[in-house]
Amino acid sequence: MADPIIEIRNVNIYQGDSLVLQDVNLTVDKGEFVYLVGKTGTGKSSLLKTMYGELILKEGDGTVAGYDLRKLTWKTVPYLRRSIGVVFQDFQLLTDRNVNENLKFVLKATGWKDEKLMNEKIADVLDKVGLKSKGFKMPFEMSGGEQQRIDIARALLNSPKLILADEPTGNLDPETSDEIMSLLFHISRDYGTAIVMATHDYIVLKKFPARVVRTEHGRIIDNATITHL
Ligand SMILES: Nc1ncnc2c1ncn2[C@@H]1O[C@H](COP(=O)(O)OP(=O)(O)OP(=O)(O)O)[C@@H](O)[C@H]1O
Repeated sequence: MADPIIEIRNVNIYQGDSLVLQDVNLTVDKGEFVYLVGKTGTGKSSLLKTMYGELILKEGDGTVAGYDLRKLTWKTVPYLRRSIGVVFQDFQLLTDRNVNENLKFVLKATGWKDEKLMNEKIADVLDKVGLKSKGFKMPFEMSGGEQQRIDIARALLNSPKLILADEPTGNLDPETSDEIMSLLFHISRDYGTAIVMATHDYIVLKKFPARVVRTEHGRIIDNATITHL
């Protein structure tokens, strides 16, 4: 039986006073991989932001990773964020500290205290993204693809059941993009992590097929066929 990690019903999404998406209905099952496509400005990021609690849900109902989006408060948003991983296009690593320190910063911010357990967890996520030996590198010493892997490692720190990725291959060359996609598919398949990924990259969609949801004319079209972006 289907077991949703995201369930959104009759949702209207606003940016300020403007209605960006209306009557959004979307169910994503545990372990599923879903692309979110659509022209620029059609609301992909706004939908993701609603799912990780950056945009407040005012109309409709939604549950993400067991959290009721209508009942989120400034106190509960951090708990939602801990149970999902978020990956961005521009990596968002702290530039003044090395990889290990970047990852430890997140662990401490999410309540971890034991030094040994933190170091083990950091070694574990770096291993998962294929960068075991890079913990002492500074972000500026790493390629774009490596920095994106670190961003994914960071998203994995709290063993999320869901990763929300906003154009994670947007800044990468085609070959590095393929490597990142292989990594995301591997994470989804081997750890049962559901992934919702916004993208403009038609080539990625063709090479790594999965369910496609499109934002268009203020609505979403589920199970869209990929004829255009
Ligand atoms: N912080 C904001 N304040 C006001 N309006 C915003 C804000 N962020 C986005 N918007 C508007 O909301 C609409 C949807 O933007 P959104 O970023 O969700 O689209 P998108 O599909 O993710 O675009 P892109 O592919 O360019 O990232 C756009 O009209 C945009 O101008």
